[in-house]
Amino acid sequence: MTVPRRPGRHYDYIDDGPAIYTDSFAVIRKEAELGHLPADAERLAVRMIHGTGQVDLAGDLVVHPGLVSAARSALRAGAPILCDARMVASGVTASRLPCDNEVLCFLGDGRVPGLAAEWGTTRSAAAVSLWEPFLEGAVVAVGNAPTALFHLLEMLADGAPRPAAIVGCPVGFVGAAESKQALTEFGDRFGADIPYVTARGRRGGSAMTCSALNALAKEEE
Ligand SMILES: C/C1=C2N=C(/C=C3N=C(/C(C)=C4\N[C@@](C)([C@@H]5N=C1[C@](C)(CCC(=O)O)[C@H]5CC(=O)O)[C@@](C)(CC(=O)O)[C@@H]4CCC(=O)O)[C@@](C)(CC(=O)O)[C@@H]\3CCC(=O)O)C(C)(C)[C@@H]/2CCC(=O)O
Repeated sequence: MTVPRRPGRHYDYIDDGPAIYTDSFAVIRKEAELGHLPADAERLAVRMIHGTGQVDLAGDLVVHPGLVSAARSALRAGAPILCDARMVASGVTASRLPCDNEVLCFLGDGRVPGLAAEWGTTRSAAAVSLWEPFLEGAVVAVGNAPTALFHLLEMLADGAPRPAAIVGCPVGFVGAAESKQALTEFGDRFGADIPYVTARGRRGGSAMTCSALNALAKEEE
């Protein structure tokens, strides 16, 4: 087996992992305007900005006042995390989870292609249907597919068990902004007050969603 070769130092950069995080969080706190968010959501917002590199994301964040406490209590009680994409599930840092919580994604389940074809929808949306037995009290995370968030809201409107908290940050140009708007209006429209965090507009994505989950999983940075 070849021995890895450590290259010469030709550039001046920080390569101490914890120091990189500390410095980044300090920059974000200096530059971001977070005053409109619930006080207990400050670390959540900092981490979401950190995961995307976009300080102005702060202005698009919408955090339900009960989100942080609801998600943390659920995770401490052992709730599973249900993810729309494997990228989201893979980004959850296991060592931050308080109860060795299950992190589940059903996109690869054998039933999904058939359901999607039968219903004429995306695989992402069909996979969300398989969440139903796990939904009660779960923390759910949609970080990629707008259709997954719409499908979840439709299931909840039809009386599916309620999750403890929703991280709803799908990304893109078709349906992303609309699905997140629907999330913010769900409580008023269907009389169900489910805590959520979202980012208005097109921005979202797996990385942003993992950052949110990792912030909710552990209080300390
Ligand atoms: C329309 C879709 C969009 N995908 C986006 C961005 C990214 N998707 C990646 C990957 C690898 C995956 N996307 C799928 C979820 C796939 N993407 C879709 C769908 C066609 C429909 C979703 C929807 O509109 O709601 C969806 C397939 C489906 O039938 O559900 C994925 C399952 C496709 C596949 O590989 O089979 C796959 C997820 C894999 C996983 O489990 O993790 C990207 C990495 C693509 C890339 O850049 O190469 C990227 C990741 C973005 C992220 O941060 O998560 C959009 C932008 C969300 C787009 C929907 C909106 C739009 O186009 O306007």
